[in-house]
Amino acid sequence: MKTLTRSLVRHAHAIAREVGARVILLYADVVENDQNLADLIQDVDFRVILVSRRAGFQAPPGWEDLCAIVRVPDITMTRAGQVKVATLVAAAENLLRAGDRIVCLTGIDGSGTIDMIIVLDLGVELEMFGDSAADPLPLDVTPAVFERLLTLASELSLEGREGRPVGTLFVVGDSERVLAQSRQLVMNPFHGYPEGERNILDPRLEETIKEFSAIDGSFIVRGDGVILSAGRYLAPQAKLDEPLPQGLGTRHEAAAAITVTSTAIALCISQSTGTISIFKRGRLLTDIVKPRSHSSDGL
Ligand SMILES: Nc1ncnc2c1ncn2[C@@H]1O[C@H](COP(=O)(O)OP(=O)(O)OP(=O)(O)O)[C@@H](O)[C@H]1O
Repeated sequence: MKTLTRSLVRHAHAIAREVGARVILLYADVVENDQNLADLIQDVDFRVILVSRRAGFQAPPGWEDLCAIVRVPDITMTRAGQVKVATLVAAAENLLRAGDRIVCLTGIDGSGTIDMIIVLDLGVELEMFGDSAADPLPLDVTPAVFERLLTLASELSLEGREGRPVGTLFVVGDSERVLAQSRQLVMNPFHGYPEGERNILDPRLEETIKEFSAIDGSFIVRGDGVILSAGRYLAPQAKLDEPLPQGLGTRHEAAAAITVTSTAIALCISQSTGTISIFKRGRLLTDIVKPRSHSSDGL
């Protein structure tokens, strides 16, 4: 195994102990094989969250007790994006909570080299953890639904539709209140279908959702994943306490505002930049910047 990787891992352990970290987040896909991964976990000798894009990924045999697994969308992201998404998913699954300090080890997929250590204080870097009394997700939204939306949003941001960038909005949770503050821009394409046929957790629906992302307006998703509507115009009666960062227009404004007057979470994909912005309680929790090209893996 590469010297740099070994050295960073050893130091990560020391740093984690010194700064009182609760867990080390390790990007497993960077490491080439199970044996190398097992060696690394042995070196880390700490509670580990293994992060992987691979379906069915498991901890190396013998290390299952020390490791939790977090699956992240199988798409190229910047390193910062990788860390943000992994942290969000881990929080949604209650593996992390407000106030936690975590040490993240990451690098370029398949390179065999871990080349970056990041220490994160949840609550300082990620607004999601800003209010320690609150759950990261609305109570009616299941972690699986949130993860699926993150994956769909990430794929739409990276791939667009037929070569063209796509912008859209997903609002999940507290759906009755969200519906009451919105109206159809076009006929609801999901109207009349049985609930079992319009759940975002069903992989067969992926193409349909991507197709309808071209429709103006937003998707309204119930916390259990059932899509209630697409093509919905949000008209929340709320003002934001803080102005949004510059450059964010009416789509982002509506996304943020609907989370003031409901407990929903909004995921907004910008057509102009591809950035995914996630809003809760009227605030930008985090944004995930689109990598510059499919092959790049910038910071
Ligand atoms: N209140 C709203 N509810 C649902 N969709 C909206 C709302 N306001 C705007 N949109 C959608 O957002 C699209 C883009 O609007 P605008 O450029 O002002 O937003 P933006 O926040 O700058 O987003 P982008 O970064 O994607 O351009 C509109 O064409 C419309 O489809």
